[in-house]
Amino acid sequence: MGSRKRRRDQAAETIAAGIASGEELFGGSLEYDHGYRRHIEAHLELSLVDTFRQLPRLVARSVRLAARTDRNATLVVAAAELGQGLTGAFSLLATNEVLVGLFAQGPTPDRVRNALPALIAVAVSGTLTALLRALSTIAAGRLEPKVERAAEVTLMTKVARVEMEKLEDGDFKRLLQSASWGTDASRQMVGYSVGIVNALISLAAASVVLTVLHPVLLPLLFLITLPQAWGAVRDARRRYRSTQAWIDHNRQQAELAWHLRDRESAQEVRVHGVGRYLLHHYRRMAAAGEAEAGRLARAEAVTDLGSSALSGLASLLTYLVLGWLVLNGHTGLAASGTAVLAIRTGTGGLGRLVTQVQMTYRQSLYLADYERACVLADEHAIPEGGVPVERFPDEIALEEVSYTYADREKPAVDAVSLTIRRGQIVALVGENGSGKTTLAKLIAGLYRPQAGRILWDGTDDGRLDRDDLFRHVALVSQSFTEWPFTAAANIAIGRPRGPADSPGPADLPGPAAAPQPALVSAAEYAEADAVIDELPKGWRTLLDRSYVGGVALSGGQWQRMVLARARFRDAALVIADEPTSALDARSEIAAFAKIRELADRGQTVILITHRLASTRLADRIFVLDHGRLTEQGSHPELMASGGGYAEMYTMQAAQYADGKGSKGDKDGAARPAGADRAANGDGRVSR
Ligand SMILES: Nc1ncnc2c1ncn2[C@@H]1O[C@H](COP(=O)(O)OP(=O)(O)OP(=O)(O)O)[C@@H](O)[C@H]1O
Repeated sequence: MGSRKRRRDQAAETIAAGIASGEELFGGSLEYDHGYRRHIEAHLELSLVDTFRQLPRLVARSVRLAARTDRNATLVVAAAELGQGLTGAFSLLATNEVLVGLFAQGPTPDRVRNALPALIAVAVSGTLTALLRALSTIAAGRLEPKVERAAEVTLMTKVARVEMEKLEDGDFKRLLQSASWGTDASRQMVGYSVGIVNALISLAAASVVLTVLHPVLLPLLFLITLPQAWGAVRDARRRYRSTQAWIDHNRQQAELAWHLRDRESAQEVRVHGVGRYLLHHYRRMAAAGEAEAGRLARAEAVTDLGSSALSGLASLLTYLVLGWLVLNGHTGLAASGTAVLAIRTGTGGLGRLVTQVQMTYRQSLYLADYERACVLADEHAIPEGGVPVERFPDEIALEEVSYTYADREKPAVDAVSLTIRRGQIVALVGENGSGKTTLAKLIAGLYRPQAGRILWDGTDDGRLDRDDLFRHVALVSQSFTEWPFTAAANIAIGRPRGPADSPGPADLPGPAAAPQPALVSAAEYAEADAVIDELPKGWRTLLDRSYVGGVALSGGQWQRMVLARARFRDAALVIADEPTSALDARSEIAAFAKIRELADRGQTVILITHRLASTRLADRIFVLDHGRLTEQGSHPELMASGGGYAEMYTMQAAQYADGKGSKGDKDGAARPAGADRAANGDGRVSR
């Protein structure tokens, strides 16, 4: 007794120490803000009675889903499962005949001969059951991935067309995450439902046989099974609760393990001695997890003992009743043997049923989220069709355009009116958070104005065919995508081609093969060719270090790739949002010269930058402050007016001229290259 208490205290101490480690490092739990958490408690709420109440609804939902995807395969599964129930029941009844024959009066050879036809029937039904099971496995195996793929493709197709505004809505984001579990749930539900139907049918077969043998045996079947089902539900709940309670702890532990191995933290792990410190906490946390696993195992053992004892008592009672029935001539010896077999079949079926229904219920909640996400995605889809945009407009005019993000009170863009003419370089400047990126996204058609209008040659862009509108836009965004593809694909994706004209292997540039001229010239334009030349497999190098043979590019090298991507897109409107923030001084100057070139070719450029020296090349500069347009004009006009722009510009120029500029300053408040030109006042670069 004393040693048990000591063990318990020790475990409690270990657990407390592990949790304290988590508190010290992470300040508490480490909970993902993720949609899957929506239903983690769901199956805990489901009692044994609720479980059976949910049954018809759940099975019906899966059947509908499966039938929609592959009607034939669904029919085959249903028929095969039903067939197995029938052959199972038939097999039990034939077994009864075998036993009757064997237990009959007369010489043994005669009794065996009499039992032979029934024995053959048992063998035939056994074979049939096996064949039907194989058939069901094949059809369900075909059905499940199909159902999942259909659900996945439907969701992805819809989500790819959802308006950005909706996509950024926190609730929708969580719903989507949960919905993505729903696609997997759709497959699992089919599997579970097959299991449920199978369990139900074998239970029904056993019940029918028992009722035929003697009606009193039927309730006894349930008496044996219920404690087992209760034990299974209790164990599953306890394990689930423990998993949920420890999930954050395990995540903290995984974080530590990750940082101990990670390249990014390797320097501090070594030089600052962080490795020893983290390992100490890792050990404490791991020990706490092990103590919990031990507690769980002990609790499960107790439950199993209890449910087995109850079930054993019920079995004893059943066999006593069977014996009494035989002794009093209510049933034959053979029938009681069959009853034993039927009870074994039935108890297995009921046990399986309880766990399968619980799992199906939880999956069905994710499936409901999936269905809801599909409906919402449709409701907020970018409309198809509209006025075609055959040519880029001569003028884009914004009239009192406003936009407020869902979780913000103040507008990011506040009643902005401005005009952009074809072929102009337009610079958007302003402090961090002044609304430049949001305004550019509004012009690109990614957001819809909540007030005001954007007119493309007089037509409200809400009436335009949005796909057409997008076709005229190329983005060099701050948050560009580093596609985990080859260098060639990373540029070519600027103008993705449809399945009909997608590049074959011959089109794709290899290290030896000559790449598509358009790709090469886009790379040359952005000076990405020098980056690609140095890659181990040239154009075919995978740009993702997480994979074998993959390579990591620096921030500046990526920016060149992205510039090349936009050039390859060859769109009439180029939106360049901080396109040079990671470039070195020389490349930055070259990049701005290239942007100027774009305008010379007739392309319209919207340039967002903090480097005011580069805005001097803009035809028109728009200054934003807290979402409002505060100044506009050319560089000389704005300098002459002596407003906020002139002040910012002079500050940057002076900082560099004084030699106080921090070289490589990430925020770009004062950039050597741009400021050089500013300070010299003649565009020359002093280095
Ligand atoms: N997706 C978003 N959800 C909510 N608020 C946002 C979102 N994007 C931007 N904001 C907010 O809107 C305001 C304008 O942001 P925006 O990115 O347009 O400014 P910016 O001038 O481009 O800033 P920076 O110079 O830092 O890139 C800021 O207050 C920002 O915090």
